[in-house]
Amino acid sequence: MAVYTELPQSLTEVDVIIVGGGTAACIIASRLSDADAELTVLVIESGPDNLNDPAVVHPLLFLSHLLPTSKRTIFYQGTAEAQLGGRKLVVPSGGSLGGGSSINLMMYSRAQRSDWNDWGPGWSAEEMIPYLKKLETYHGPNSGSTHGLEGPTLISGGTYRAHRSENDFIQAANKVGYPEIEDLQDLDSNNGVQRALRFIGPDGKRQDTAHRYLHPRLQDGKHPNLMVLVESQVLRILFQGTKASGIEYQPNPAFQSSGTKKRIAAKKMVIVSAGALGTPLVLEKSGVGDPEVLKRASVPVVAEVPGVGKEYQDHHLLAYPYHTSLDADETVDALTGGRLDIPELIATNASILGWNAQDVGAKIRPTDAEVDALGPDFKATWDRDFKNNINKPLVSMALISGFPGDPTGLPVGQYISLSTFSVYPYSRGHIHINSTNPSDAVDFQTGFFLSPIDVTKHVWAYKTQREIMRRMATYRGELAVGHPPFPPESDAVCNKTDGPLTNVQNIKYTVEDDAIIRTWLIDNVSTTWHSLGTCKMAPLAQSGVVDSNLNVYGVQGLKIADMSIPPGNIAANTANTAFAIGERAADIFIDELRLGKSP
Ligand SMILES: Cc1cc2nc3c(=O)[nH]c(=O)nc-3n(C[C@H](O)[C@H](O)[C@H](O)COP(=O)(O)OP(=O)(O)OC[C@H]3O[C@@H](n4cnc5c(N)ncnc54)[C@H](O)[C@@H]3O)c2cc1C
Repeated sequence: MAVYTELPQSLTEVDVIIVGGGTAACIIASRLSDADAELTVLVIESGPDNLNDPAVVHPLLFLSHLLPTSKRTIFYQGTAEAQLGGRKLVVPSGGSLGGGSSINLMMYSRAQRSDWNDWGPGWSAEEMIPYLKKLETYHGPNSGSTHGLEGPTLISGGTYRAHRSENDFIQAANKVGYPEIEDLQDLDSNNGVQRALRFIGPDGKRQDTAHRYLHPRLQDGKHPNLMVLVESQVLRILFQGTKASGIEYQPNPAFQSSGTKKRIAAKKMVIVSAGALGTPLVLEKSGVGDPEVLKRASVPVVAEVPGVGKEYQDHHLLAYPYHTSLDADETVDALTGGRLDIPELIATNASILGWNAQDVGAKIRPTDAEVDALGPDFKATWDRDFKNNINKPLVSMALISGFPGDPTGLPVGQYISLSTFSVYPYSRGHIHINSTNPSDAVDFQTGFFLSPIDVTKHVWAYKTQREIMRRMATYRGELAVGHPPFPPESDAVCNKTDGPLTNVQNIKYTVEDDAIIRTWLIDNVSTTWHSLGTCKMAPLAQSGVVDSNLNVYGVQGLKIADMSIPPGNIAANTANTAFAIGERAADIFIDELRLGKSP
């Protein structure tokens, strides 16, 4: 079936409607349409189609999706946050077919065993491993264990690596106490670094769920039951009493000249999969949420579910740039600086196109001495939540081959950066509607750093990453604009060097230096694009929104399946978990619709 921008007038009802055509949604739609040729499935996506778009297909072009002009990204605008000095953060999220999987940075990282074991019945690590295997064909090391060998998503190193900095970083991390681990994504390994694998096939193409699941079925002539409507915003779910009966939508004015609101009925099920920032907004506009929020937006209550939009989480990101002795073909600075001919790269199918510029990933924990040095409050938290749970890292890192942002104004050069994010933040934010108008501002607070413990984690992360980088042979000093402004007399002051450091000793930070780091962190923390937890799977009384079969409390025929459901955070970039949610959710729905098993 084709991808529509406007549905045929004759189509007034289907069996299943999926709200949002993102990462999890493309998997669910595909598996449902396989399970029963008679079951009609309609996906409604607010953004455009993505079929064969070079900016999607070629991994190297991922940065284009972060530009404010991107039409494939939704930029959720936050409100001023006092704990961040009044800053208003913007959190980008997937905004086309394939959702986040079509625009993300393609790092392959999986939740830890203990993360899954904290979820509801049916979602433990042992129960999820079949789905983790089902989604992938794994081309990395240690392929026999928890990895799959026959799934649609190809996981490999892609077609390009900057071997010198990769090896250099790994030997430096080893010196600081973090060994190379062959497979850090086996659910059990921890406290080391890994040569990165990615959602990139051995042929260098991005592995988004639209291209790996949905498009092949739309084109094979065997799935007339699968329909996709793009460039159309779902405004609300319709109910007959408390049973979901369809949806109301309108053409997205960003892509189509304004059209009228339309409705389509769902005979069997409505599945909301609009992402952790989109899903709670759809629910609230439909009358499912906290009565106070609904009242403020003049929405009649269908079901009182106070947890909707409530426990927003992300991973707090800081990335630190360094001068290097690397060559131009070992970083992406020539690309971001506009010095590469992209059409020429595409015309020649250059191998660098199959690179995401992140060659090493890490999951790390502090030593006992480092925990003690972070003070009694941090130590009490560590002893309670981490010390005996050796499966849980404190921080994740990725080596970025280039300056991590807009390089305008920087001297032309080759930079390298280390990104750090804390994987189990204690801070929580929220996202709610102010009105039912999709173009009105929303009430969005990230909550980043509301917990001072989350700031302390990043003080440790800052010092640790810097000690690793100072031990790299290609290190040539800190790029000062991306570091705390230490005074000249401080041991920590940023310096540019002519060669590698020798006989490297750890920097000694003063109390004043620590205060400078904390202030700098607060002024610079930003999103890791790992939004989750806004409609969590938990009992209603614990701010839960769905049960373990993904039923929304208080209504019937309404499901949620995306990154809004995780009840707790995960020590990983979040795409793999979104894929696994899609696979698991599809099986739940197939069982419930009595369609037999998906192939
Ligand atoms: C810039 C960026 C970089 C990232 N990098 C990585 C990485 O390197 N590795 C990794 O593992 N993870 C990464 N992630 C995170 C990962 O991609 C996401 O966690 C995951 O894709 C979320 O999947 P989802 O199914 O929950 O939602 P999404 O994939 O975001 O899908 C939601 C879809 O719903 C649509 N939608 C929203 N509202 C409506 C509405 N009202 N009507 C119709 N449609 C609607 C959206 O347009 C979107 O397509 C990154 C994310 C981003 C944004």
